[in-house]
Amino acid sequence: MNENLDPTGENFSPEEYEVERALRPLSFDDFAGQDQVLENLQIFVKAANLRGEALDHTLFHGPPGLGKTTLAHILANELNAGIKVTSGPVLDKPGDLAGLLTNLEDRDVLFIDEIHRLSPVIEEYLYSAMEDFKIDIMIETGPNARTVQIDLNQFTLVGATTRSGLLTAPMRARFGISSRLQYYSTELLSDIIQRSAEILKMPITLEAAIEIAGRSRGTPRIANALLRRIRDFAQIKGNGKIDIEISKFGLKALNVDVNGLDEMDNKILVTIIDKFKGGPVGITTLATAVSESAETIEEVYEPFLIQQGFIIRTPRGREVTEAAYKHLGKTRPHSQGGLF
Ligand SMILES: Nc1ncnc2c1ncn2[C@@H]1O[C@H](COP(=O)(O)OP(=O)(O)OP(=O)(O)O)[C@@H](O)[C@H]1O
Ligand SMILES: [Mg+2]
Repeated sequence: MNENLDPTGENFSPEEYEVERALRPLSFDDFAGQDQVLENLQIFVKAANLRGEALDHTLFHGPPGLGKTTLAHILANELNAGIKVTSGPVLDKPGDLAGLLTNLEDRDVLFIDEIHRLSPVIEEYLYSAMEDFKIDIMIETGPNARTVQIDLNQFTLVGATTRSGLLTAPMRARFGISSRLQYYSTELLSDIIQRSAEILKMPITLEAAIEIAGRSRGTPRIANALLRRIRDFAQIKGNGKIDIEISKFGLKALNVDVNGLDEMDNKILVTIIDKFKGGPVGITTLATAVSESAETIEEVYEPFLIQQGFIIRTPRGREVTEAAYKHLGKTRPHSQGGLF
């Protein structure tokens, strides 16, 4: 897959990050979709603001690129509070965490990305901070070493994870608010693309926005990445405007799947069809066959394939649908010796 379209955004160049930042919504009003999640958050934030208290600890989970990090920043903005950002794998010494926590001001947001990757020691340490806003720190060394308890300001821990299944139960239980983000409809993605095009000062037709939206894997990050690439085509090969012709030309040149599926999505479908006769196949067997972890398939890939109607979950495992055969240009073998 073209690395600029990587839904995880991990392969973005520094320039890409700059543009990403410009396109990132800063308030509830700029944020499209996720209506239920947003409606609730708006109420919780309003109530917290009214009482002058910190917002309850909040967990965002769901596939990459759907807006978890964006929402964490929006929460801080809407709370009129500061935000400190870190991530599970980076936080490895309790001392680092203590430093972060003691520097938080009243009602600040501490955003921990990839919160499922915290080490058990750090996680343990976070519990009392989250629950009682207190931590124990070690002072002095040698024979005089002792721990003292210090009070923290009230803060909001916002955690984000693509792998909620890997979160420990005690950790999960400490979040008062937990929201799962969903894939976006083509209509919403087309709104997001039009908003982004406006920020980039790039004229775009509605038809083109819808075409790009339909190939964005239900994911705003991919929609924005595609828009930026098509913008390049429009400026170099087109007339400086994004219309349907240049969009189709660009999407073809970028090798973007008509249904927006990425390489792993297609690999999963092809594998179920070619190696498992269309299924049903158990998740662990499938995972081994495509060399990906079962959790990642379940939490990152499968939800989109199910939502798009390419896969169904049955008690005996995953099965591809007629639509998957059609998408891959394969014909479904007639079941032999069936009952009817
Ligand atoms: N609802 C939205 N409206 C407009 N743009 C959005 C929305 N959600 C996300 N985006 C855009 O998509 C990009 C990716 O979103 P974000 O970084 O918040 O995803 P994420 O869920 O944190 O992904 P990851 O799991 O990879 O960390 C953002 O930079 C933003 O521009
Ligand atoms: Mg993120």
